[in-house]
Amino acid sequence: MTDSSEIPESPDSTVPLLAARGLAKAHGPTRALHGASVELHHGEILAVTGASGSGKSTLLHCLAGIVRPDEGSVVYGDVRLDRLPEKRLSELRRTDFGVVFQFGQLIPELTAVDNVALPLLLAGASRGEARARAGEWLERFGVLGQEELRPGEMSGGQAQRVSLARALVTGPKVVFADEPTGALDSLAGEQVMSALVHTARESGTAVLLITHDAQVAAYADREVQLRDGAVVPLGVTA
Ligand SMILES: Nc1ncnc2c1ncn2[C@@H]1O[C@H](COP(=O)(O)OP(=O)(O)OP(=O)(O)O)[C@@H](O)[C@H]1O
Repeated sequence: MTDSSEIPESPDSTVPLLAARGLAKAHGPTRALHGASVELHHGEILAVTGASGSGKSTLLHCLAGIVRPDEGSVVYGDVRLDRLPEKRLSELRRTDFGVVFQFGQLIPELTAVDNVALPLLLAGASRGEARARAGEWLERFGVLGQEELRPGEMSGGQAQRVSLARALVTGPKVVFADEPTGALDSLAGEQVMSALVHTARESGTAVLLITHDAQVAAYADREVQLRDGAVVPLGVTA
């Protein structure tokens, strides 16, 4: 497989990996983001917290190039994501970004190993190579002996660890995780977070983590808080 990433392996640590400046985004009459700015650095684990409806998911979608902001910029390395043509944007999302949502969004008809192999197949790997690497990643996430189960046959925590393996298997520079433990009990949530943080640190992957759980946010290097669509300094309550 070729790595078409435009981001250097030995980054200048003073330049953010991903930076959003002055983002605004409305969904019809609702202003989801209103002047939101945030930076994610190479290898950093950043928690984005805030009340329900404060704009966390919309911010993640803009940063991940899933949604284009109405105003402001999203810069990845030196690439303006918000201006990138759709074809290049989807290529870049495939090579450089991984995503995990609250409900893992695994393909229900595929086994765990085939779910994890899928991004590798899309990137041009052979079926044998993709399944072998998927198996290794499932092992790293402690999903042993369950490779041939379908998502409906697993616990929520196991399915979420399969989702993490799928998000990380291609070696992304950034993983976007939107409430990855939101549907799990606290023990399964801790297992998912330890697996994510351990693997991200090992591979130098940056993580943008959305959560409203303080225990989950505590896994991050840094936390920013959203209020009414903008980032507010932590500790400001008025
Ligand atoms: N597709 C959409 N259509 C209409 N309104 C939307 C859409 N997506 C988000 N919104 C609205 O935009 C605002 C911000 O939503 P967003 O999901 O970004 O917030 P959030 O902080 O992630 O919320 P939660 O913690 O509840 O998931 C909310 O008022 C929400 O109802």
